[in-house]
Amino acid sequence: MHVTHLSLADFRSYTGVEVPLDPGVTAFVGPNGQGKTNLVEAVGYLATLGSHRVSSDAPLVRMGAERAIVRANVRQGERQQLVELEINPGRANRARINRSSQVRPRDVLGIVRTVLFAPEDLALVKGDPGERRRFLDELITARSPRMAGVRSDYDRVLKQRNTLLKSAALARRHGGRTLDLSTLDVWDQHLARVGAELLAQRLDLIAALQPLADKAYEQLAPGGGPLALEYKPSAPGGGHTREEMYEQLMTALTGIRKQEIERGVTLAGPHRDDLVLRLGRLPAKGYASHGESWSYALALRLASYDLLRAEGNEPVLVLDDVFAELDTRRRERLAELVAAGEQVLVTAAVDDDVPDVLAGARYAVSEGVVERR
Ligand SMILES: Nc1ncnc2c1ncn2[C@@H]1O[C@H](COP(=O)(O)OP(=O)(O)OP(=O)(O)O)[C@@H](O)[C@H]1O
Repeated sequence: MHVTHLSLADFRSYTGVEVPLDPGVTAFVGPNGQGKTNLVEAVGYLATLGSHRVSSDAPLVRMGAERAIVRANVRQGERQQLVELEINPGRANRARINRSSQVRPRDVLGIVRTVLFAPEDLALVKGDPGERRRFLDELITARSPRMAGVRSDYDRVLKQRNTLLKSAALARRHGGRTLDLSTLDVWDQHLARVGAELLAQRLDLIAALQPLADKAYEQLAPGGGPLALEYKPSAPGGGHTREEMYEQLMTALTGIRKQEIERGVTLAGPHRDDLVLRLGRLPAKGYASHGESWSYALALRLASYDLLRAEGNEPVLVLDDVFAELDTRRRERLAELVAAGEQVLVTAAVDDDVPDVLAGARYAVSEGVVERR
């Protein structure tokens, strides 16, 4: 798929901007702070309902405005769709597909798909487990948009179960009403049921991603691997089927119930799991050099790109400010690997940062004006 037109209103620094886009490579070039990343961040928002830079929506709305609108015309083969998201911080966001407002924001997922490389990706390797869980879950949703529903069900069940545990913890401390354990049993079952589905999808994704990530790392840093992706569940058990994973989660929840009631929080489930990234025999986090960590993060993104393409879900590839971070060899390799993508959006401070093999359309971005050269 590719985006044929991007339109922003009150998004980040833009009061209003219209950007027609072609398939192939488009580079947005301009000095720092002019609004290049803001453009590709908006495309990413349509794909994930989140920003790769901030965890809340408020900074996405232009200072002084109430809401932002991101709109894109999208072409998938012969099919054209118009998607629109209205970002209302503190209130519910709204969506429209082909001008119909009878849709929820999450119904938009799957229309625009992106794989986005950005300097923030280093956190995939060096950051907290939450970064890696988000990486997995966004990719799961790009592979199968119905997983957006499973993720939001899981978040809802977790929140309700935590509320129950918190009030139990408070009551315990202050000698109030004790918890009705049968209520907690019901929430355990909900959490384990939805959690098993999420876990199964994550494990399936990791199995598919592993050989692709290893291959990508070898292309970026020959002889530097091998690389291994190892899922570390908070509820161990090695289950293979959904039913086994459900039992595994139920057993863990039963085993830690006392602790959970003491602490007032859910201590096992996919929200507490991690993905351990190994380079050779060592975990990358804490051991890999800066350059190795960068190559690892790039390899994960390239593997995501290859996987979505192989499954017939060609995404828009976004390379936000990445070339300036790479040495010449890795810069050329990366450019060669992605040059044939259906649509590649690049941001760079100067023309020289865009490798020659990525020749294509160029836009100059300056003080919020986006002008084709
Ligand atoms: N909510 C907002 N309201 C108004 N302006 C904003 C908002 N969010 C960000 N900006 C402005 O947008 C600009 C940053 O834009 P952007 O991140 O796209 O820059 P860039 O061109 O990619 O720069 P760099 O090359 O440094 O990455 C900053 O000047 C910032 O002040």
